[in-house]
Amino acid sequence: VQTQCRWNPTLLSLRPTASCPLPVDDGTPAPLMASRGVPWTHPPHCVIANFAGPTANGIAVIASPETAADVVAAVKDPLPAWSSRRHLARHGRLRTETSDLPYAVTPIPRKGLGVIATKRINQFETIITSFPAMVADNKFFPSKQDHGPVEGAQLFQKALDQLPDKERFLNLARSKGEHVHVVEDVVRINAFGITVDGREIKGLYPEIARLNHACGATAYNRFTKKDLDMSAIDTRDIEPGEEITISYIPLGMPTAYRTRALSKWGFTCTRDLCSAASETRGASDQRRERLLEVYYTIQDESTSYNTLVELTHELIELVQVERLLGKLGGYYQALMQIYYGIGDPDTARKYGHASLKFANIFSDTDGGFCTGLKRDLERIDREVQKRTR
Ligand SMILES: C[S@@+](CC[C@H](N)C(=O)[O-])C[C@H]1O[C@@H](n2cnc3c(N)ncnc32)[C@H](O)[C@@H]1O
Repeated sequence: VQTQCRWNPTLLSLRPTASCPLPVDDGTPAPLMASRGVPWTHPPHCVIANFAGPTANGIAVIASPETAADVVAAVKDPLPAWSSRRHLARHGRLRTETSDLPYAVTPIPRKGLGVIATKRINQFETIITSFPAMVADNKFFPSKQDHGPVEGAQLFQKALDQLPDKERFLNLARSKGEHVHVVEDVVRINAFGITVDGREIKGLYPEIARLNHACGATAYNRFTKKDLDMSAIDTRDIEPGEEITISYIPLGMPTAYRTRALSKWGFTCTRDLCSAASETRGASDQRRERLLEVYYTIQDESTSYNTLVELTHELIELVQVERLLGKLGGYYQALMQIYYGIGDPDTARKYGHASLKFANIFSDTDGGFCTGLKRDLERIDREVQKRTR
């Protein structure tokens, strides 16, 4: 659509500090600009997209002009990931041939559809990379009434109508009860919360949306802001025939919390941990409650050094026994900061590098967490080197 659009996407990259492009038409009186769709340089302009290209699935954005500008910054031309899916494939993050896929979408008893491995998948492999079909700002949901005179339902319907393949969207899972607007229902059941430039929005990733939940999930989902993609990363080796699952809720929580949090989707988890004998589940709950307690205690400034060392080891052991690999990067980073704070840069460095190893697998490598971690680690590395000279 580049030739048909009147806005200039290169303006976005010329302003790295602005979260959205500023109007170029400085002569336009402010009130008029506001009514014409600031921060865009021109009023909305309908174009006929060329759906034959590699981004044929399209993306519908339901957002304020500012959020839309942030999202467009991620999908603007020329963006290698969107304009050439081979780019991602080369980086091992996207398979282009259907025959390459190591999984199949298939009916799973009592769960609707789900994703089954058709080949062996190694630990830490990227299984699926998906781009959003729809991105929606929370405040425009039809069931929320705080979006002013514009009807959220109309916006959601319009967004759906503009997608080239509505069925791909409408075939996704729905809630069982009576529910609001159909588009809102599909988004609520299938979308992930994502953060783009500090804004909390929902992103719907049709391929990832076929993954069912398990409290002891086989995969972890990673959002990459730069390309707006979502990937499922394998946390352990998976054999052909095994179901690939992710966790819909924060990792590491005890049973009672998990049951409450999952009620939003209208099912109770019956997998692995949740179907285990009550003693096994009870022991796991105790470890998870202890994990939360230890995590808060080590961050308490009044904790003594000796207690800290003991608790640190206990924390890592608990995370490993509970197989919460997707959280290891965050825990190791907390330990790095704690040890640095108490004047032990050698230990801080050790945990910092352990954190980076997991962050490179499970986190957005250009995101705030990895960037901050690398910066802290460089400082600690320099300090350790200076001391050893
Ligand atoms: C994001 S969709 C997952 C894919 C869905 N099964 C499908 O057919 O497209 C979420 C819905 O799948 C079902 N689901 C996911 N995990 C489940 C589980 N562990 N047990 C039962 N149902 C599950 C629930 O109906 C849930 O609302």
